[in-house]
Amino acid sequence: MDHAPAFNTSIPTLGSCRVDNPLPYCRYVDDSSKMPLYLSDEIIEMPDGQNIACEFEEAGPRKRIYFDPPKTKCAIVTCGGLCPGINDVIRAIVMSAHHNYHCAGTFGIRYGLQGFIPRYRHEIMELTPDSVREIHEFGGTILASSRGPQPPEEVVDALERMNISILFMIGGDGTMKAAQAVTGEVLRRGLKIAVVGIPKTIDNDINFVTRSFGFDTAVEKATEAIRCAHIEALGAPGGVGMVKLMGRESGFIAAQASLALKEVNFVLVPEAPFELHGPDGFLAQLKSRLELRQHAVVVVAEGAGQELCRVDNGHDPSGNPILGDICDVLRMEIRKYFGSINFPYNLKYIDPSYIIRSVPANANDRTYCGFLGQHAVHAAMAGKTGMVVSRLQDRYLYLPLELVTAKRRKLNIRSNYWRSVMESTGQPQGMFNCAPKAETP
Ligand SMILES: Nc1ncnc2c1ncn2[C@@H]1O[C@H](COP(=O)(O)OP(=O)(O)OP(=O)(O)O)[C@@H](O)[C@H]1O
Ligand SMILES: O=P(O)(O)OC[C@H]1O[C@](O)(CO)[C@@H](O)[C@@H]1O
Ligand SMILES: [Mg+2]
Repeated sequence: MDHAPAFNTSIPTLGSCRVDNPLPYCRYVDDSSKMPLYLSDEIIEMPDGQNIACEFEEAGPRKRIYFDPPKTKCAIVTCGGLCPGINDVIRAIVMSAHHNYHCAGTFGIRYGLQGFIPRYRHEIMELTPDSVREIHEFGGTILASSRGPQPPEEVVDALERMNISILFMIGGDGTMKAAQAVTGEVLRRGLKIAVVGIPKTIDNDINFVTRSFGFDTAVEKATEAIRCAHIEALGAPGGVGMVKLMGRESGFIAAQASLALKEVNFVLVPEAPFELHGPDGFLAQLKSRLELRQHAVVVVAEGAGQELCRVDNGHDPSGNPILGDICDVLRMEIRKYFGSINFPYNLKYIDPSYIIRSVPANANDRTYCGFLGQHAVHAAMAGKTGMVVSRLQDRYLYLPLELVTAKRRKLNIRSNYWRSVMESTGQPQGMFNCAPKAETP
């Protein structure tokens, strides 16, 4: 075991807690209750085989809280792409703030950060137990979302105007950075507003979150497409079933779905650049596979092989790269290569696209989202701020925002997890260029 690295895991607070927690019964968690965890190379990148010991603040209700519930108004905003389970988190926050803490009210900000800015004229939604009762049955977010920057000063102006004490921000890595900016502005003005993030993304690319909510559902949905691709591949001579899955800069969905369905023969992810040509390249290896078994299943994360696309599509309003279509390139190269050697094949292409993320959450994610929402309320009522609720190795924890925003989480292609993926597909290692791609800051 190595010594704990210099991670700052302490959570900022707004001040001392002087109000008794109104929860009727519970096991209160003390602020000093730290969860010692051994972080493996699946959580953070580090040299082979090392584990790192770290201590994190345990999530849960505190005996004394900072905010006086009848004077406390909350707001919820959802930003970035859709993800299964957002409505479950919204519901859990509203129910907990109302039934457990008897807060003065919870308000929904429409269309992401835009909802704070007056010129967009988006209405504020009042969220009550009645209005959120059935929302978990639906995918998406009842508040709707958006991308694109909005000045943190204007966001905090809106919070002041609305007399909000607690802001819950549900979103991905970008949203967590926005939460950091809002926290900074609140601090600069000396306001007593808690900002609590709940990390959301099907890409599973948030630092220090083992599996973000919605990932499990997205993977489950993705396996349906892979299963169909396999059937199609079996149904024709030289059958190739190719499936493109979301995963902009991290290939977790493709990797996990491939592990779930052992029929996948090639999985391509952004973290492992690969060769197309040459004896070890993807094309020659696909041909060998077809010669051996007459069918093949290829799963491609949308962010894989971007260096082969040779296009610059620019960026979306939030600054995320707009990707080239790697499956277009692969299909064209397969056509050229197999055509040149007169090798018959039959390619069926499936792109489930948004279908994997706009569905309602599965049972696993629903339970997870319920806990996240409740723990977010417990944290905020205790005056914690500039933090996120995370589940790390099945423990619910409070982490400082700066830890989760420090870098984007990526598949560690030197981990045992990735080795298992490779064992499962049996694909030759020679097709990968060994050096992992440079980190995106
Ligand atoms: N560095 C940043 N500082 C402040 N705000 C940011 C930053 N990065 C992103 N944001 C804002 O956060 C919101 C959400 O960001 P983004 O569109 O990147 O989605 P996300 O939260 O990363 O979710 P997804 O995982 O779906 O991409 C946007 O309104 C965006 O402008
Ligand atoms: O919703 P948009 O803007 O089309 O973005 C799509 C991107 O969002 C994600 O679903 C993450 O939320 C990525 O997997 C995907 O590349
Ligand atoms: Mg993002």
